[in-house]
Amino acid sequence: MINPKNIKDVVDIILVVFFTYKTYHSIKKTGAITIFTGVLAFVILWILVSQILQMHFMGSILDKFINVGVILLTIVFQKEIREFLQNLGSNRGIKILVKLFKPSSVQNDISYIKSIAGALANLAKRKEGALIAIQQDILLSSFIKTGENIDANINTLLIENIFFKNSPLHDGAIIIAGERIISAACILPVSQNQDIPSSYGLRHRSALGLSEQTDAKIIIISEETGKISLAHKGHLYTDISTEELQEMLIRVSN
Ligand SMILES: Nc1ncnc2c1ncn2[C@@H]1O[C@H](COP(=O)(O)OP(=O)(O)OP(=O)(O)O)[C@@H](O)[C@H]1O
Repeated sequence: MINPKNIKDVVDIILVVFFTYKTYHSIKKTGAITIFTGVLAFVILWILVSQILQMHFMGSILDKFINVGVILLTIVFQKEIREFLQNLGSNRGIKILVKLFKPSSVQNDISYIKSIAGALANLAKRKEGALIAIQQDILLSSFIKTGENIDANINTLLIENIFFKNSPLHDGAIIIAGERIISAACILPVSQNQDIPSSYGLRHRSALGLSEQTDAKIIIISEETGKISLAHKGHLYTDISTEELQEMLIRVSN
C-alpha cells in the first residue's frame, strides 16, 4: 500500500526542485548567478551537516550563518526578489487560471491587435521605421524604464504619430503591455547572434535581442524597405503581410 507520508515527501521534493529551478531561471538573467550558486552550495552543506548527519556543533554554527544570511540576502537581492515575484505573478500558469474566470468577450478582444496592424500597414506603406514590443508573460519592466512614459490606450493614429520621423519619440521602441502603450523611445538589448545577415541593422538586431531574452513579440518595420518582420523567441520572421502579422499576434497572444 502507498504510504501517504511517502507521497508527501515526494511532493515536498518536487516543490523544492521547482522553486529552486524557477529562482535559478529568474536570476540567470541578472548578474547574480554566481552568488546564487554559492548560496545554493551553502544551503546544501547546511542541510547535509545539520539535518542529515546531525552534527550538532558544526550545525549550530551554520544555523547562525543561515539566520543572518537570509536577512542579508533579502537586502542584497531586493531588486531581484521584486522582479522574481512580479514574474511569478505574470506566469503563464497563473494567467491561464485568470483567463478561465474572465468573460469570453474579454478573452477574445483582438481589437487592439487590429489597431496595431492598421498603424503598421500605414507606416510600412510610407516606409517609416518602427519597432513595437508586445509584452507576453515575462514582464518588460526593465526595458520600459529606459523609455518615456506614455500609458495610453492603443490607437492607430497615436502609434503612427510616435514613429513619424520628426517626432521626439520616434527613436527606439514602443512597449505595449496589458493592451496599453506603456512607454516609447525604449532601448532594447542588441542580439549578439552571428548568423543574422549583415543587411539587418540595429533595429532588427535589438528586436531579436529582446526576443532571445523574453517571450515578447517584437514587430519591426524597415525604414529602408518598408517590410514588416516579427521577432519571437529568438526567431525573425521577415517580410510578412499585415494579415499574417495579425494572425501571428492573435495566435501568439492566446
Ligand atoms: N538598442 C536599440 N533599441 C531600440 N531601438 C534601437 C536600438 N538600436 C537602434 N534602434 C533603432 O533603430 C534605428 C536604426 O536602425 P538601423 O538602420 O540600424 O536598423 P535596420 O535593422 O537596418 O533597420 P532599417 O531597415 O529600418 O534601416 C535607430 O534610429 C533606432 O530608432
